[in-house]
Amino acid sequence: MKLGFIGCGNMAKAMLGGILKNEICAKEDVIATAKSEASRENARNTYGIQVTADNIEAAKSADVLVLAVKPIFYEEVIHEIKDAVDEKKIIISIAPGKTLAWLEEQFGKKVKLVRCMPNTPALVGEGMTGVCCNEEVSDAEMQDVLKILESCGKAEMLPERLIDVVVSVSGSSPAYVFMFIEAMADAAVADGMPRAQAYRFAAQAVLGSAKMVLETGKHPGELKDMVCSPGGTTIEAVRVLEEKGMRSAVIEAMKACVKKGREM
Ligand SMILES: NC(=O)C1=CN([C@@H]2O[C@H](COP(=O)(O)OP(=O)(O)OC[C@H]3O[C@@H](n4cnc5c(N)ncnc54)[C@H](O)[C@@H]3O)[C@@H](O)[C@H]2O)C=CC1
Ligand SMILES: O=C(O)[C@@H]1CCC=N1
Repeated sequence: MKLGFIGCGNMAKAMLGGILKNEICAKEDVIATAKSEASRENARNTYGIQVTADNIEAAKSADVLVLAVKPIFYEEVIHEIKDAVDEKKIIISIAPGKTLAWLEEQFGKKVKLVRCMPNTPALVGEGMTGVCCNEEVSDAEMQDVLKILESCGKAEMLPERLIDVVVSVSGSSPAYVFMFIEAMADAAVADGMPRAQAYRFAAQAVLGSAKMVLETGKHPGELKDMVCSPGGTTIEAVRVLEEKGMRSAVIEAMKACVKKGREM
């Protein structure tokens, strides 16, 4: 299978890490396009893949093509490559807001389309991707696509109406988690811990907590209660987080995220 990326920025590189490490494709069978010579040089040297400035060349040579440019460039890129895309190629969209119906309309013909929402933890093999596809994609082809996405972490098929929710709960959420880690580290620094050590402690606590949710199957509230000793330190912190509206801030932020995705 020949895999192509139109655009080689943050998300393409995060996905490439998992795909090449797990030998889903040989590096010689991956082609990526980038606008600047510096980006092409970087992708060539880091991954050993083929690089080009020519989107049409990449579209022609790839069996599976990931559109890894920002949503505002989707229309321009699709119009540029659509004549190079035949009924056998699989197009993977990773942009928020670009529905299967919109993508079909841009191509102006029957094309195999997969719409998914990955996230940057793909870079370390811990990505989470929500996926759906149009009727042109067969079950066997979808299995091949899932193999690509699962090389970057986990992937789940879901109805298209939930992709906007995936944008918020896993596509964008690494940013909120990084903010949380940064804030915890800032507090630890304020109380005297060296900064590098503070990031290690905060990040490992988040990693371990996430693993507990996934591996114990216990309700997050029960896991929280297990940390809160009566009259202890944690419940004091929980009291202040509730007072400052932490849950409400997260919920409102995520609702704004979903709304923005639906408008794109
Ligand atoms: N960064 C993230 O955490 C996530 C991003 N996405 C989606 O992935 C897509 C890519 O996002 P990022 O990698 O973050 O953006 P980015 O800006 O890091 O990378 C996009 C790359 O495309 C290149 N590009 C722009 N126009 C081009 C053209 N006409 N032909 C070829 N290359 C072109 C840019 O020079 C840039 O290197 C977006 O649609 C974004 O919404 C989805 C999930 C998570
Ligand atoms: O911020 C964005 O628009 C993209 C989509 C999900 C993560 N980054």
